[in-house]
Amino acid sequence: MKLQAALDTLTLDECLDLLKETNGSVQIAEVGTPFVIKEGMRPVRAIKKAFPNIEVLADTKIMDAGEFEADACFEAGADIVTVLGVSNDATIAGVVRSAKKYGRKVMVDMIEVQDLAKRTAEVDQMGVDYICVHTAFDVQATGKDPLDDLKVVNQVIKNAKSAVAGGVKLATIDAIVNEGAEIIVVGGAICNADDRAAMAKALQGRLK
Ligand SMILES: O=C(CO)[C@H](O)[C@H](O)COP(=O)(O)O
Repeated sequence: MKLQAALDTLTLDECLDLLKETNGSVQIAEVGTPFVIKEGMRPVRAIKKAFPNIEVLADTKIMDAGEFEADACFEAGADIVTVLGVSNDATIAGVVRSAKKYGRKVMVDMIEVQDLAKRTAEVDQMGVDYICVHTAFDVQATGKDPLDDLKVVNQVIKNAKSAVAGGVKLATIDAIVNEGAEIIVVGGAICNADDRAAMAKALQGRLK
C-alpha cells in the first residue's frame, strides 16, 4: 500500500516544505487538479527534481485528447497521470498508449461514474494500472465516503489495482486499509493538519 498526498491548494514552496517535512511517510506526491490549473506542469518538474525518490502523479483528470495531454505530463516527469473513467474509451486508450511509450502509469479516476461495476469491468480490460474510486470534493459534505465504491471495484478488478480518494482521514483509513487498496489518497487531512509531518506519519503507520 502507498500513501499519496494530494497537493491541491498550497503554493509550490509550501508543497516542497510539506514533502521535506513528511519525507518517508509519503510515497506519491499528487499535483492536484487545482494546482495544475494554476501552475501547469511547473510543480511536476519541481517536485520530481527535488524528490526523485517520490513518485509524482499529475491529477489532470484528462477527458479528451488523451495521448496528447498525457504526453505533456510524462514529458514533464510525471510518473502517473489521471484520466476520467467517464471519458470515451478512445481517450483512455490514448493515455495508455502514451504511458507505454514513456514507461509510466495510468490511473483512471471513477468520479461520477454512474454504473461503477460495469465501467470498472470495461476499464480494467484497457491496460490501465490503477482504478481509483473518488468521492468528489463537492459532495463530501453530504457525508458520502468512498468505502462502498472501493468494495465494488475490488470485487470486479482482475488486472488493475485499486485506489481510493475523497475525504480520507485518520478516522476512516482503517476501514479502507482492511478492505484493501494499492494507493490511498489523502489531501485535506494532511495539508490542513496542524502538524503535517505527524499526520502523514500516523496515516502511513496505518497502512499494510
Ligand atoms: O482530486 C481531488 C479533488 O478532485 C483531491 O485531490 C482528492 O479528493 C483528495 O483530496 P481530499 O482528501 O481533500 O478529498
